[in-house]
Amino acid sequence: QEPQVEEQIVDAFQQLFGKHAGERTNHAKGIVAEGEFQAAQQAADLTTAAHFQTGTTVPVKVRFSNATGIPTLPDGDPNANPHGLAVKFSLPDGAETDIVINSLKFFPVATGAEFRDLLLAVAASGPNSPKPTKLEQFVAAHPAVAKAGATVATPESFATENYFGINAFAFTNKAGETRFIRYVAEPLAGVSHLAPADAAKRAPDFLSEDLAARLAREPVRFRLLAQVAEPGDAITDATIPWPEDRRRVELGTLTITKLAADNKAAAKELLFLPGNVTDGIAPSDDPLIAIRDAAYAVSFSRRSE
Ligand code: HEM
Repeated sequence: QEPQVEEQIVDAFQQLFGKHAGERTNHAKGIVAEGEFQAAQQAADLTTAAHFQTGTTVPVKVRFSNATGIPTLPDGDPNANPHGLAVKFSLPDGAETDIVINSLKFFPVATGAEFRDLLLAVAASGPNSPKPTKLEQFVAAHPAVAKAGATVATPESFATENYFGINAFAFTNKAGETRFIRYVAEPLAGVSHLAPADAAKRAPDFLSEDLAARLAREPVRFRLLAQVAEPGDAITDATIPWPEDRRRVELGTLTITKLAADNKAAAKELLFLPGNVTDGIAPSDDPLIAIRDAAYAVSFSRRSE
């Protein structure tokens, strides 16, 4: 029997990056921190979700990360892009809800099967592979791969990066009106990236060291926004960005105050799932949300063995 696509994806990550006991099969290197989220006034116009109601402040756990399943990848390596931001909100009723976003503005592929095929093409394309390589063929057939890749660069700091939700979610408000949104997190410190030559010279852990140093001085803040779709915008294809001028509604402010005390233990027990939503929010029919949930669960069960 054929393994499920999510198993094939996690197998492909392990083929590409090796097996590292106890580590995530993607976004393996990261740092966990804590703080709170304060809802903005306008958020409740879009959704009844508990953490987005006016006057509400809830505790959060966040994890910043590098791409790839290599836990020792230097932070300035180009393969560490996209960087990730995962947020777990603790809701007043004791439940939790997550957002899992990254620095790509849109995704290279639209489905789980395509993502698996992209990973397999990378794995099959070494410096001595016959030309055109499998990867070159895949990239030629999927123009979003190169375009999406061109949207990322190494940030100066985890605190000076924009993070994009990419996948659409349905927000429903008190009046029963539903709109599709994509999350964006904007750093209050401003966006700042490094030139590739500068990134290559930085210390291997410069991003986590920078975060620790910043938090020792002051909190790190992000404005969480919802980019609101208009009729005709792509809801089920994460390779298509929405126009820049779409309305952005402020959902609130993420204030990160300190690193998690036992960072290794915190990273191990945390499982962030894009589909872990709460009342007032629902996944759209973007197929990436379901395949991500499934693949993250497979990855979690392997790293928990
Ligand atoms: C087919 C699409 C995707 C697949 C198969 C995939 C797969 C994975 C896997 C297996 C993990 C490790 C999970 C764990 O062990 O807990 C992971 C982590 C992560 N992914 Fe994805 N991913 C996909 C798309 C995306 C997208 C679109 C984003 C952002 C918009 C994203 C952001 C992240 C982040 C931030 C993490 C780290 C979460 C953490 O800190 O625990 N991924 N991904």
